[in-house]
Amino acid sequence: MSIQCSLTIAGTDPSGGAGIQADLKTFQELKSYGMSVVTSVVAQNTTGVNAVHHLPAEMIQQQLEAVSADMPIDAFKSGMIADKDMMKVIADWIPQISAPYVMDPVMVAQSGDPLIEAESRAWLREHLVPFASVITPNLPEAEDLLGQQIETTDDMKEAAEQIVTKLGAGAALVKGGHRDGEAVDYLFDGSKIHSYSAERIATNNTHGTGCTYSAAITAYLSRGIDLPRAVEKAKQFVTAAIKHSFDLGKGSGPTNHWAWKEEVKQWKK
Ligand SMILES: Nc1ncnc2c1ncn2[C@@H]1O[C@H](COP(=O)(O)OP(=O)(O)O)[C@@H](O)[C@H]1O
Ligand SMILES: Cc1ncc(COP(=O)(O)O)c(N)n1
Repeated sequence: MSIQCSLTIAGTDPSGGAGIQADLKTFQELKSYGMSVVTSVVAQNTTGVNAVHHLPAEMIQQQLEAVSADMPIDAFKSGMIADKDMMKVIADWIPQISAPYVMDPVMVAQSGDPLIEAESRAWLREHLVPFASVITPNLPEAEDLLGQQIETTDDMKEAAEQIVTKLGAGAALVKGGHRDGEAVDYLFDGSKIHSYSAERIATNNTHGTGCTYSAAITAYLSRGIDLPRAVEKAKQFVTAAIKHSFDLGKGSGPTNHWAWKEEVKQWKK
């Protein structure tokens, strides 16, 4: 039996809805063997971030080396990378790995708490973004990357194109979770725009949606599925996870990583 492996490089969420925890749950659901490198330990829950402890860059480097010296990596993703020193060790490590790289340019938690140092954003844009096979910004992140406002769906498509042509990412998926109306996302894959749309679900339980979506894309890519199809399947996965999300915690609740199985059962009935 051949096994595909996915790696996440990200921060933690002890409440289990976002970060490394969301990524590993998603990899497991989508039958990709899950591995993780921790960047920062984050004391957070559904209501917000209480404290953050950044691991030394040297320790992140050691984890990257330990996993890649021994294990196959068929696709990898990054989430929270808080500072320039961490970004540098990741940028030095990436060229040894010949696997698709999904970058979720995490900047703030759903609660509004910042997860990356403001002064490190330019470094991320200039030195890490060009390594990404695909980058998955939400609207505020895409605005930050390009330094321009994004309001209409035409602006979103243009932003996806510009992130590829100006910033050098292989592909860009601009997500519309932060707009009213349909939940529509646009992928520019270097040659054309693909759109992915789902009805907006009336819920506040969206803690970890971005992490879950990018982890699902990573898992599908690890299995050799091409990017437009991987995004299509990941969109179905995250929509089901939001639709069947949990009223857990006192804030923005977590999504349901096993929901897609329930949906598949419904379709088969
Ligand atoms: N209420 C919702 N109903 C349906 N889909 C949603 C909803 N909120 C977000 N999404 C979708 O979830 C995915 C994550 O998007 P987004 O919330 O923009 O990312 P992030 O978590 O990085 O801020 C996207 O596919 C987006 O369209
Ligand atoms: C460690 C970590 N990484 C990322 C997020 C963003 O999560 P969301 O998908 O809710 O924006 C988070 N809250 N914590």
